Amino acid sequence: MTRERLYLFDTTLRDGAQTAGVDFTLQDKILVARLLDGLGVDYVEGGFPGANPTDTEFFSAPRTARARFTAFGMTKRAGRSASNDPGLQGVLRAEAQACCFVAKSWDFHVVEALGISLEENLGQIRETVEASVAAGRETMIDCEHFFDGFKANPSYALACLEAAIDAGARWAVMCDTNGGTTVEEVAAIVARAAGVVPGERLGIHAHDDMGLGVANSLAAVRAGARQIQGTLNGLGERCGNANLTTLIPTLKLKPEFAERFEIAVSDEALASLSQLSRSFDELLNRPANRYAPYVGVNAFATKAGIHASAILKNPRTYEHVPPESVGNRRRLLVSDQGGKSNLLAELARVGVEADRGDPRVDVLLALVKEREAQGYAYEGADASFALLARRALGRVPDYFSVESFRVMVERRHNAVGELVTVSEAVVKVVVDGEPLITAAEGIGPVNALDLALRKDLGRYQPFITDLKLTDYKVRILNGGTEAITRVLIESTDGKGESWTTVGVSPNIIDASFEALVDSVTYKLLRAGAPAGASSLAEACGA
Ligand SMILES: CC(=O)SCCNC(=O)CCNC(=O)[C@H](O)C(C)(C)COP(=O)(O)OP(=O)(O)OC[C@H]1O[C@@H](n2cnc3c(N)ncnc32)[C@H](O)[C@@H]1OP(=O)(O)O
Ligand SMILES: CC(=O)C(=O)O
Repeated sequence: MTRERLYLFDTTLRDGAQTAGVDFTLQDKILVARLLDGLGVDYVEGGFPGANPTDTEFFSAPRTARARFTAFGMTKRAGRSASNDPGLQGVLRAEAQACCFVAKSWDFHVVEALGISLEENLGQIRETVEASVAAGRETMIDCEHFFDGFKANPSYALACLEAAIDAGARWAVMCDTNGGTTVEEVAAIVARAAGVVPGERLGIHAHDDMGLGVANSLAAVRAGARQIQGTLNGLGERCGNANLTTLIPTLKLKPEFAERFEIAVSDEALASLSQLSRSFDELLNRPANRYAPYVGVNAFATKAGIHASAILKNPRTYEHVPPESVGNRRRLLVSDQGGKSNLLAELARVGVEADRGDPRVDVLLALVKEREAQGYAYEGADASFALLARRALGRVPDYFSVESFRVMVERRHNAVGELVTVSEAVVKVVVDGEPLITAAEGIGPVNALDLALRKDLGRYQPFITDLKLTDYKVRILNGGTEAITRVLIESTDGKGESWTTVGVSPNIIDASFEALVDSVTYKLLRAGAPAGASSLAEACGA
């Protein structure tokens, strides 16, 4: 059966740029356009040439090899001809294959915001499309507030779509600009629009103000629209636009859509989607949404023991699509909600061999549950979990032991009379029976402790020189005077390997120190550092 073509229009660099807190540089835009081109979207809307210097410069050279590079603008201004409207001419001068113009389609907006007659607005749409087509651009009109407009004055909203198509536009796009339209309304209104304009010329541009951006886009496709506008990770004005990182896997993997429609995203590109989504968040300098459908770190994670046991027998029992298809991975988490199946799966993942019948596995499971009840969270601290497991199975050498530590925080005047807060730490460790005392100053007490601990570990020093702490998170559990502090520390070896450790205590310094010691111990283990003298002596039965 031949499938119908469905077109993806990405507006990350235009509507996504209208997200509060997002500010793309020219370099960002160039990089994102490349990512989108590689993904296989059909159109990349790069911005509004003429609206700001970055967007204007971005359109000074074509920025995509495959996707149609699209300039955004608005229909010509009232009271001017298209040829005499500098804004419109700026858009038409931009180096783009396609142009997308926003037009009013709600009578209320035409009268209130533009202050012109309904007929004049239809004229603006026609004249703008004709000018763009004459300039050789594939042309589309984003009918702003189409659904609200339809509810207020259906024949006028439909007349706007018709005016665009009759004047030569390739696409007339129905926008749910305020994001307040329900799925049922979208389905009914798009079906009406598809009775006036052929569906293969209709697009949908949905916003997520009711959390319905994706659902409304799918409803529009079911009702006849053949272009979907959306953004990477659902960026966009207010609550965002329809999320392409959710829509693309749905269109490719769900039989209802995959059997009827074809999109230009290949299976290989789909398998890079999780990575692409996370790289994009990296570029935005914000944490990736762990709970994002398909691409979030938790999208295929399960804590529940009953689920884990079934997944190990057959992943389809609890997975709606294979995680690998979108470049994600399955995670069976160890926690107080899990059973032996979770534990054995996680042990295998962190490279610890264990037998289901080994009684030490039961002891370890009970220990994990007991420590989770105290506040530890091993699902997010794989290195501390690996150490706990290896210790329970008798497989962690005693590299060093900590005799004591002391931290001092002092506010004082420095040599030039400025008031400064100074943190100093002293750590006493024993390596091969030899005590080693180190002191360090840091920008805070935990930093001072970290520096002191890693300053001199005797013969283990060469194994930890490349260790760096990259993140430090504190969570106060149960609040008040009974508060317990959980600290998570992320470390790296600078070679791309990173690991997370956890510490728990009523005292934040104690909790931090526990996580720091685990981090150093884990590094020694990973680096294959030889066991200490006491461990060797014990191993030899001394
Ligand atoms: C729903 C959407 O997301 S549409 C996209 C919205 N995105 C943006 O607005 C981002 C980029 N915009 C800008 O940088 C600026 O608004 C510019 C450069 C486009 C225009 O700036 P200015 O000339 O200073 O105008 P300003 O922003 O104050 O007002 C917009 C003007 O466009 C008019 N206008 C709005 N929509 C349209 C339209 N579809 N067709 C014609 N004119 C329109 C308004 O009536 C207003 O005109 P007025 O100044 O005569 O009242
Ligand atoms: C055009 C557009 O971004 C909107 O109507 O939401």
